[in-house]
Amino acid sequence: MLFHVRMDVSPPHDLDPQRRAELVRAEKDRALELQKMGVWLHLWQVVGQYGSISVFDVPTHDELHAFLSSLPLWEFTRVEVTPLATHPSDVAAQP
Ligand SMILES: O=C(O)CC1=CCC(=O)O1
Repeated sequence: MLFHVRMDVSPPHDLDPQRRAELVRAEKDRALELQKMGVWLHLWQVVGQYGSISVFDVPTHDELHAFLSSLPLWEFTRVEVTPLATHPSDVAAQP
């Protein structure tokens, strides 16, 4: 199943800068791992914001939650998930 995922990250302003750098590095490592696994299909920066828009391909809602909550910045991230279905006018879906 495909999911559109909007993530907005808001680390606390008083977070230790070294801890923040570690979390950002770990977030990148985990994101690369999930992309190499074929779970995280697209990852886009939202211009001018500390946020991203992604497309995940995951079999179940529970697995998507497990992947998202495995991200090191999870506790500082607001997530909005939209399940995607094939649009009948998508040229790729035409017979
Ligand atoms: O930059 C972000 O929005 C958070 C993030 C997602 C993957 C990553 O490496 O950082």
